[in-house]
Amino acid sequence: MNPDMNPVIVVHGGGASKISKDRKERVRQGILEAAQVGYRILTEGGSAVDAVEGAVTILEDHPEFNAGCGSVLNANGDVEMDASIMNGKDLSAGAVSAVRCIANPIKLARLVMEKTTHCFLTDQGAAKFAAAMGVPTIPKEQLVTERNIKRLEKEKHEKGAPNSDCQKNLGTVGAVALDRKGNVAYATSTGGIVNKMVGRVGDTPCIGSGGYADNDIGAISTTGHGESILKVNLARLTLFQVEQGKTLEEAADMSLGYMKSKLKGLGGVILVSKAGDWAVRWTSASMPWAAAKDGKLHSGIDLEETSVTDLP
Ligand SMILES: NC(=O)C[C@H](N)C(=O)O
Repeated sequence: MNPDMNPVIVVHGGGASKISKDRKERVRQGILEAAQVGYRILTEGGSAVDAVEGAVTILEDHPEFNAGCGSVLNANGDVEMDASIMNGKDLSAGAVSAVRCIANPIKLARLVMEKTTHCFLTDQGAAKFAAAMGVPTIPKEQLVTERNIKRLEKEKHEKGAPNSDCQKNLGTVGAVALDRKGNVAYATSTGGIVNKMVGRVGDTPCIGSGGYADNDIGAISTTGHGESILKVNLARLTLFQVEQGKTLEEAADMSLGYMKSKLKGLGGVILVSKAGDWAVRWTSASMPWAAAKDGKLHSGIDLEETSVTDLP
């Protein structure tokens, strides 16, 4: 245990196509708030798990992101959400899939991690567990935004079938963190892809695809075309490259490049190493992200822009 680690948090708001100018400001505000909330948890002595859960909760509650309120709609016009979380200290992990009518799937995933002997609950079983844990249900309408009703209509009109292009399926959210004690964690949460089949589960709740955390290596959260991410186990594949001695950037470029060349799958990753280095990489057109370390807040949306400001 190293009591002197400088805490780090990195958050993402999903691999995406180019984001319109007016949405950009709302997205930027959400991503910066999430990073700052997560960083505050860390600087006040909170754990990496607390920080990633806190940051992802902010993004689930923000209607611009495809997670919690703001989730994309499935082919029936319903919200079915996936989420997972992992503690790099002991590899404990929790995940939920196809959950409905709760505000914060990431909190339910954490309860699975901490209150059950399992690591993954789905659909009705997850709902039953949520009720047993006192997680309140909310009306479906609270998760559905006007924008997502229009997106589903457009998608059905254009294709008539679920679309697998991650450029359109923006907005999944995730966070990775390193706390003062040297523990790493990740959290990822999503509504999935628009017009998906009922019961479709993506990469986000699958440990090793939607993310991974191991104190001996680091932590990663992924976004992008879920079926491609699942097929290459993007999160674990990337951390494996880090274990082999690659830098975070090299590892990310290698695994994202592999996914693109094998499957034409696009996506993005955020990483923190056990030493406190961090990286953000993506092959989609854009990926909103922010990172906080040493009192500085770094952020960006498109490849060509990165800004750095002092944290308050
Ligand atoms: N935008 C995303 O990251 C979507 C998510 N990976 C999924 O396929 O469910």
